[in-house]
Amino acid sequence: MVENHDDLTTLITLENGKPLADAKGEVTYAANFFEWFSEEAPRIYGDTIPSSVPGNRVWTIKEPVGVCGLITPWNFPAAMITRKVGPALAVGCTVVCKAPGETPFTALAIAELAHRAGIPPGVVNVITALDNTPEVGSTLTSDPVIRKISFTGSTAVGKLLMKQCSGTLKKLSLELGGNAPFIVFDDADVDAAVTGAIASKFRSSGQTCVCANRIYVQRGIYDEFSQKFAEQVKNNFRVGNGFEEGATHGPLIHHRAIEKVEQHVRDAEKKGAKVVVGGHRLESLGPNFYEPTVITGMTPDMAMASEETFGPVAGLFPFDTEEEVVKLANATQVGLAGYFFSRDIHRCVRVAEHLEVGMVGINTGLISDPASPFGGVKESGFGREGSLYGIGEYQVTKMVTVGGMGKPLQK
Ligand SMILES: NC(=O)c1ccc[n+]([C@@H]2O[C@H](COP(=O)([O-])OP(=O)(O)OC[C@H]3O[C@@H](n4cnc5c(N)ncnc54)[C@H](O)[C@@H]3O)[C@@H](O)[C@H]2O)c1
Ligand SMILES: O=CCCC(=O)O
Repeated sequence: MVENHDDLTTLITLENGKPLADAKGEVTYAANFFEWFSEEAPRIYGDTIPSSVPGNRVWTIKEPVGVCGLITPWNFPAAMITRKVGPALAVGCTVVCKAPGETPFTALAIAELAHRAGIPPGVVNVITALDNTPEVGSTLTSDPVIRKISFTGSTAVGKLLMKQCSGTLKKLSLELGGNAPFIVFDDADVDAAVTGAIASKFRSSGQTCVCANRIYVQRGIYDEFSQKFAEQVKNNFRVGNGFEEGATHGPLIHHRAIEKVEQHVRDAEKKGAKVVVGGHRLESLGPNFYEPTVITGMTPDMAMASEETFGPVAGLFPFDTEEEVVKLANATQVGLAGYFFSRDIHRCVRVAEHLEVGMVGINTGLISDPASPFGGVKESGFGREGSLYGIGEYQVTKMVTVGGMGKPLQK
């Protein structure tokens, strides 16, 4: 992947639309999962366990779970795949990847590079599907040869796959949708919070599962934060073809994505919020381009408060107290990432402990790293990817007991 960095970058921009600089960053991020898990592989240990039965000796072996079905989304056409293939290969599994219908070519390129790198035929397999996706999903989840499904995508599809897996009781990892709260307390460094919120909200045009979805700003700094945030979005972004020099943001993935964004913006406006930047399609660029948008005066009854927008729209909600905002942040069925900015160490510890999410970013809007455990709680799913924990998702623990070993030698 490193040797073919430029080609993979081009493919990602071609089929996903993200600007070249982002695609380049994704290839590095994706390749790093292979590096990380190749380094974890020699550290796969079992345990020796003191038995409660005299004369027995007990140990465990970590074995590969078996053939893995891996289903991934289009928003990171390379990284979502390598985050699963890396640990699966590291422990000794073979994989069948169901490539995203929208971005199949990056997946095929990674499979080709796997073969060129010497991975034997049949170990890394890719299926492409578009119209017949449910049939492919149903085969992967019901075939008894497949022992594990790892899925990244929407909560609705995750629930369906879990149901389908029950017939053959497969091991499961589900990395599902988020609705990340991003909280700015009035003791925060406002400029740093603006930078962090922009990085989190507008990464990949808002199309990541860990993007800030609800930005809560404490009333004392609400006007200052809103004004600085809006200014940066208005002046620093250039939407365009991902191959164009200077383009900071590309199109959304398809018409359903842009319709959802529009629906959230119109709903907020209708309920009294104010669009201060953007708020419209950029039809002159193509059917799927939308202006980076900032909305102030958001309230909890608006759709964006409870649904993942997955697009370039930042809704700013005012709040008064820490207790109130933690309650608002947790008032959702999902719990993937949560962020906050504060300079009070006591508050940092307290709020991190109270947010019902799998990942917390304090004074940063970017938390993704192959070394850190990635995953959610509640209806954002279960299992962890990356880090030392990611490898266990592809293993089963076998216990071995040896009887009749006698007593220890008398001293
Ligand atoms: N938690 C995470 O790590 C993470 C990462 C990226 C995206 N996501 C979530 O993914 C969603 C966006 O992606 P999407 O809209 O493409 O999700 P999606 O669930 O529609 O699709 C994800 C993948 O599942 C496949 N799929 C869809 N229906 C299927 C079926 N019946 N059987 C088998 N496979 C099926 C798709 O073809 C695609 O490959 C968002 O909710 C986002 O938050 C989560
Ligand atoms: O969209 C979800 C995954 C993005 C990431 O790894 O940061």
